[in-house]
Amino acid sequence: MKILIVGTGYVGATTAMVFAETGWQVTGLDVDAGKIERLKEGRLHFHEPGLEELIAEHVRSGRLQFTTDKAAAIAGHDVIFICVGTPSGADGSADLRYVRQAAEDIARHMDGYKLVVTKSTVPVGTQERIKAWIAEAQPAPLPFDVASNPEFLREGKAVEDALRPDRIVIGADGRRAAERLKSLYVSFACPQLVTAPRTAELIKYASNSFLATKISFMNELAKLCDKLEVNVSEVAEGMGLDPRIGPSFLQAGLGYGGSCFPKDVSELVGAARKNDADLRILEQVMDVNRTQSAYLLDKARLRLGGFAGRTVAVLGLAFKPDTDDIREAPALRIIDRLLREGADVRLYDPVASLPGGADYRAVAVCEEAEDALRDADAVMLCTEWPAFGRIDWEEAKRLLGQPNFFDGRNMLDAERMRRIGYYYQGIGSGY
Ligand SMILES: NC(=O)c1ccc[n+]([C@@H]2O[C@H](COP(=O)([O-])OP(=O)(O)OC[C@H]3O[C@@H](n4cnc5c(N)ncnc54)[C@H](O)[C@@H]3O)[C@@H](O)[C@H]2O)c1
Ligand SMILES: O=c1ccn([C@@H]2O[C@H](COP(=O)(O)OP(=O)(O)O[C@H]3O[C@H](CO)[C@@H](O)[C@H](O)[C@H]3O)[C@@H](O)[C@H]2O)c(=O)[nH]1
Repeated sequence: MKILIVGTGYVGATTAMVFAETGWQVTGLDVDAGKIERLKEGRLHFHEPGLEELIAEHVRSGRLQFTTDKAAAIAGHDVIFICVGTPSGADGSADLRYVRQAAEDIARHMDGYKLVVTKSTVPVGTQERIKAWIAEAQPAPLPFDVASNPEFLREGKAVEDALRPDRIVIGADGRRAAERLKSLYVSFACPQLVTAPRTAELIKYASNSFLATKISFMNELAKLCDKLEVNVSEVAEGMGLDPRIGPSFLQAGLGYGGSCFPKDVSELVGAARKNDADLRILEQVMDVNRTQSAYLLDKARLRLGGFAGRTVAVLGLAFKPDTDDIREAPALRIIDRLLREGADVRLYDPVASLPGGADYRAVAVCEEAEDALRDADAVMLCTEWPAFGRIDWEEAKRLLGQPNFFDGRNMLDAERMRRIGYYYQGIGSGY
């Protein structure tokens, strides 16, 4: 079987690598000629540790190819993975226009049986809609199946997550699709769940929403910790020792960002409302997340007596470490607010850049963390890049105008920072 990947963003590029790595002949197709040109040279258009090397290796060996030629690509492949974006529309629900476009492209150019597999995160019922879109757009009826195979990789850990997943979920409405899809994953040792497409689609949203719930729970608890003078990180450590709770996703901070949690929680809440079902818990999860960055800003504003005329060093822009992705990054909210309240913002991130345009022209983007710290009245740490943990903070204190530190990721040791002379506040770091 030859595999076509439609859409070569985070998920598409990683999926292409995974199938090439497991021995399949793979082609990546994208409408963005710039991305395809880079990929053809084995270069990646985003930052993802370890991925570029593997892609380059498979491009060199000829196992992995890239193209913008839809007609030839679709006609020449048996299995087609849809990996296009499903961003939030104006009403917060998933915008399926790219999925529909991909389905109609497939319909127009197919030359025989195709197994179409959706890896994009799509609402319950989308598999049936894709079937209808393909059937309607076909010039002449040709056989096909549509299956759902949600992706669970995390940015920054995409290679590890995709090559060694915890589980593979296959949503198929017939044996032909299920067996073919399973045969692509024979070399994977993890549990594989074969279920109905609607179930597979919901597993993806429920998983992300549950993880987001853990985060918002800890963020609410962190505020109580501040009042009770208890360190939330230690509480999380103690909670996480219970295997029923588990240690992951208990880190309080500036809230969840990225291209997945915010849009997926919002879609699920919308789906519940449309179906007259209550998902009030998730509405609260969203609400807590929306206001989380304001919590740290309030602490800093109080300490500085307002931001007007103050210099604030913002460390970290990406929504999490090991990525250059700034979609829904809490740092952006913080910077917006600081600018609006008249602060001079000095920003450092090891890989991520601000969006172009006029909005952020006033921000001084620094080449080194130390440049951002120089003469600052406060530091706001927004992304827990490991490099920030390696800074000699005792030494760095000399660079600052005032040693005020607001740690939005509870990354540094609160007690030590206070001992070496900082006014240090985290999110639930004790007081
Ligand atoms: N980013 C993640 O970590 C992650 C993880 C799991 C699931 N997902 C889901 O996977 C999907 C893709 O996410 P992403 O972050 O890779 O998106 P992305 O925006 O990085 O990439 C999507 C790509 O699809 C291309 N595209 C759009 N329409 C096309 C068409 N008709 N034909 C060919 N190419 C087309 C775009 O040019 C773009 O390169 C989303 O539904 C997302 O929710 C993302
Ligand atoms: O304890 C935690 C863990 C995470 N986060 C934040 O949550 C967001 C999401 O982090 P993470 O889940 O690691 O990154 P993503 O790449 O967005 O991955 C999520 O979204 C993907 C897209 O759907 C899924 O495939 C993954 O399984 C799911 O973890 C980031 O802003 C993190 O800073 C916290 O605040 N506290």
